[in-house]
Amino acid sequence: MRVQVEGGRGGDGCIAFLREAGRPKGPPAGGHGGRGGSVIFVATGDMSTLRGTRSKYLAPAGQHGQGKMMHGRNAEDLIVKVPVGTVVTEIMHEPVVEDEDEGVELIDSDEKQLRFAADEAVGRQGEREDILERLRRKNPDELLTRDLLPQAMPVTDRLVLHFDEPGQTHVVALGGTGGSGNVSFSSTHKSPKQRSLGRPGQFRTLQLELKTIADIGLIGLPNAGKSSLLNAISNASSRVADYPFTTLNPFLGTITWPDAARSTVADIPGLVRGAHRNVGLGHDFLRHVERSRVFVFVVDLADKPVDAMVTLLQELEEYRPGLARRPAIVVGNKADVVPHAVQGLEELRQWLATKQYEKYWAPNEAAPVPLWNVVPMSAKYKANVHSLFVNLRHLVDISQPQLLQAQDE
Ligand SMILES: Nc1nc2c(ncn2[C@@H]2O[C@H](COP(=O)(O)OP(=O)(O)OP(=O)(O)O)[C@@H](O)[C@H]2O)c(=O)[nH]1
Ligand SMILES: [Mg+2]
Repeated sequence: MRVQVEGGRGGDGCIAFLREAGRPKGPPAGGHGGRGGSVIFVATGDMSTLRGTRSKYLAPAGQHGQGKMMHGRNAEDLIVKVPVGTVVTEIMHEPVVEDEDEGVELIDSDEKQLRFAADEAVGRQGEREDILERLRRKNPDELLTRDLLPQAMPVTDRLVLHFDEPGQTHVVALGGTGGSGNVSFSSTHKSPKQRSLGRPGQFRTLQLELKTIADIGLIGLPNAGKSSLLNAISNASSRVADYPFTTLNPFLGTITWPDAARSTVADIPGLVRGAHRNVGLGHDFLRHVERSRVFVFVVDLADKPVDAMVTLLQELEEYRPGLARRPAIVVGNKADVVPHAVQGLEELRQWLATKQYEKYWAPNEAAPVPLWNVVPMSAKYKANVHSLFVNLRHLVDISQPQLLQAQDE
């Protein structure tokens, strides 16, 4: 998603003089403007998508300087939370011409002041003489930002930031510096009518992307055989044991397809009823689920596979409506456990064939209800793995990220 960020303007410097009895004008006493706030991104584990991110963030402006030597207060920074896994890249844009009433204001016009302004305005030496020349030809009263500040953000390096750990922080748009009050100009003048205005904050257009954790996410109740499945189909060796919650963190494996293409597979900890209310390690799991493009539902054929599917779908949908509509395939695991598995497979097939899962989804007129294939297999004995490969590869190929995004909306 595209986001514009802008640092707050610096406060303007002030022109003021001390009022003293018997003197029409005391010494200059205009305070400086405060610094504008910066926009700062911080990574958080509490968010799992970029939904809720606004399209524009403007940090507050610094306070203007005031008389009696009062300097303006610096503005607070604007802290914006982004989910862990966010990658921020800057989109370069054309220089912007500022409004006429902005920029450095010159009231006295001596050469020195011009140089000062030009130096400030131009980072690059080459353009300095040009600008000075233009400044000299102009009536100082008309000097405008346009002349002084070619508003091109100095074309620095394109920003590319990775937010991989919770708490990681980057400034994405600096606040503008505050202007100087006329106290600053008293070395050259007794009663300076000069000040400078606050600088605009940095402005950037950013592209925010959330890295997917994996192409394929394995989703199932505890003990369904997800880790065994990952080990059977990928290069991974995820821990397998005969008790629930063996896997507590997502574990990644890579499938290398016959054409050398690769897909990443995440073994996600088991979901339980109530996960969406954070039962078990609910939200931790669901967050990872959300970052997989394609789902493989893994159910134990010998242990009420239809009930398991209902639980999984309900949990996904209650956590985030539409989530269960991602492209998916159903693995009926433990097919070797006869005779229970045979009956379980029959029930599961029946349930899938009638597309009853649709009622657990958030309604979406636009997206047709796909037919979910079921692949019976045994992860433990690596039986029928080939059939899963064929079905899964097809699913991965048709699930491009753009399509998914459209579907989620
Ligand atoms: N008979 C049989 N047992 C299996 C099969 N696949 C897995 N198991 C067994 O089921 C138990 C759980 O397997 P895991 O792969 O650890 O299951 P999991 O879904 O990763 O479990 P959690 O990480 O606890 O959620 C282990 O004892 C496995 O050996 C299978 O195809 N057939
Ligand atoms: Mg496991």
